Amino acid sequence: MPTATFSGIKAIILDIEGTVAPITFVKDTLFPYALRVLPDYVAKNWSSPSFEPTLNSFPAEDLASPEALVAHVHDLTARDVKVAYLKSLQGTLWRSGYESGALVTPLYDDVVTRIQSWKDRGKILAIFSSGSVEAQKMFFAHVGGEDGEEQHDLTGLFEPYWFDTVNAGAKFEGKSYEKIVSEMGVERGDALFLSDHIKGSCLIISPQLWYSFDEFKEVQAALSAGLCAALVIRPGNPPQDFAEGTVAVRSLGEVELD
Ligand SMILES: CSCCC(=O)C(=O)COP(=O)(O)O
Repeated sequence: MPTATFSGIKAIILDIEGTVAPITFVKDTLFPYALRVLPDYVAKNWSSPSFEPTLNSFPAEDLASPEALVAHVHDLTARDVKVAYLKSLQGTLWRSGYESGALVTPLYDDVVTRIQSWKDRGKILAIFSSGSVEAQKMFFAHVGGEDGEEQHDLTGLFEPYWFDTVNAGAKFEGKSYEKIVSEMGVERGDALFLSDHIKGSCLIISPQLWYSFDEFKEVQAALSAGLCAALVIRPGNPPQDFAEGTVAVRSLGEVELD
C-alpha cells in the first residue's frame, strides 16, 4: 500500500480499537475481564453512593436487581454496543486489571515511534474513541514494552485532548469532529483523523429506544466536517466497504506529514 502524504497537518486525532491496538485485545481481553469482575463489583457497590451515577445512567428496567444489571451488561457486551453508560462501567471495571498488571495494552509496533515523532515535530495529538475518557487514559498509561515486562505511560502525549462520545458526540457525526478541532484550536483542514472504522452498526437514541443503521461512517464523518482522514487497515479488522478514493494505510508508518 503506498504511503499517504498529508500537507499542513497540525493535529492528529486517533481512534483506538483496530487503529493503534488490535480489535482482539478489546474483544478477547478487555471485554471478558470486565465481565469476570462485574458480578462481584456490582454486589459490593450496589448501594454505594459512588456507584449511583453509573447505575442511574442505565435504563431503569435493567436495575431491578444486581443480577438483572449483570445480564444486561452481558447482552450489550456480546453485541458490542458502544453506548456511553456501558463504556463508562467498563472503564471502572478495567481499573483493577490495569492496576494489578492483569491488563497490559498491546499497541501495534509502528505506533509509539510514529506518534512520538509527530509530537517531537510539534503536532498536537488527541484520542477520539467510544471507550470512555477514563478507559482511554488507563489504556495509554499501561502500554506493554517490547520485552513484555516493562510498561510505559504514554498519556502525556495526548494531554489534554481525550474525546469520547460523551464530551464530543457520536463518532459518525460530522459535528463531533467540528467540536474536537475547535477545542484543539486548529482549523478543520489542519487536522487528520485516523480510524479503522468506516462502517458500524448501531446508534442509541435514548436508553429505551434503539435504532439500527447498516452503515455509519467515522472516516467519512470526519471528511464531511472538513478534516483530513484516512482509513487504517490492520490484520484481522473486518473488511470495510470503503468508497473509491478513500485514503487507506496499513500502519501509522505509512502516514507522511509534510
Ligand atoms: C480503552 S478504550 C477501550 C476500547 C473500547 O471499549 C471501544 O469501544 C473502542 O472503540 P473505538 O471507538 O476506539 O473503536
